[in-house]
Amino acid sequence: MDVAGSIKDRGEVRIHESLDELSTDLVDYIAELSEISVKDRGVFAIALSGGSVISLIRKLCEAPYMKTVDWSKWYIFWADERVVAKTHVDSNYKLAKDHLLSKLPIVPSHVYSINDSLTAEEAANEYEFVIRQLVKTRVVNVSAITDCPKFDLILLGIGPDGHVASLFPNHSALEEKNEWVTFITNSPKPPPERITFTLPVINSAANVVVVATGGGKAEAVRLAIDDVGPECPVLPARMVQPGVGKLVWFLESPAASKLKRFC
Ligand SMILES: O=C1O[C@H](COP(=O)(O)O)[C@@H](O)[C@H](O)[C@H]1O
Repeated sequence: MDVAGSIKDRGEVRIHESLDELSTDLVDYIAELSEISVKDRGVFAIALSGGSVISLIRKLCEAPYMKTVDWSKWYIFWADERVVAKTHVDSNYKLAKDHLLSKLPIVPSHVYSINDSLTAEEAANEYEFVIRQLVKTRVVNVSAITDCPKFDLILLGIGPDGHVASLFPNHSALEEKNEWVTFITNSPKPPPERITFTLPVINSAANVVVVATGGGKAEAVRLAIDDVGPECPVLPARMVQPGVGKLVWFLESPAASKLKRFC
């Protein structure tokens, strides 16, 4: 790791020179969280994102993780999904399945993908219902403070516009305080219809990881992490502020190149 440090209220920041180093550190971290969670709770409930983050965790399919991680205790969710068929190239489920899940010995019934045969609104409601049932049995833990599900880990990417999951700048979905899962039909990034965890759920997680690679994300990363004063635009990535959970940023150095403290 090239640089590591903590920024008040913005969590821990880990900066890596190469994608390979970032990926190794990231999968080590996930394996560590899985071990702790399985020891504490007997399960590991992880919510994935789509996009570039999936290729960065593919090392989980290699040694030593194949043998050292207790895959039978993993429960998989999605922090966001595009409303397309599961076979569609835009599907976050398909991406994870093709590059990761199909290569791991995860119990098929532990994979909670979003229903692709429903409208966006129906699918969001159904996904929230499914999570509510799993909270009752504590497969997914609950936050004592917010009453929201407390995922052991929510893994997020960040777009060049500062979006996380399918929470986009200036979108009303950012205001959602009651629902755990919501839907949008006008995503600025295609496809337009999406399902997403809301901020209360993201901020109730035990651990949140945000991953950013490439110089195209440097400005979004700066606005999300640095103290940019009152001029700071409303940026979804900046609104990721876990109450009691831990937030860690895994950044490739071009994505961190505009951070004041680290450049
Ligand atoms: O559309 C989406 O974009 C974000 C960021 O993707 P990336 O390829 O720029 O890393 C992703 O995290 C989200 O899950 C996805 O639906």
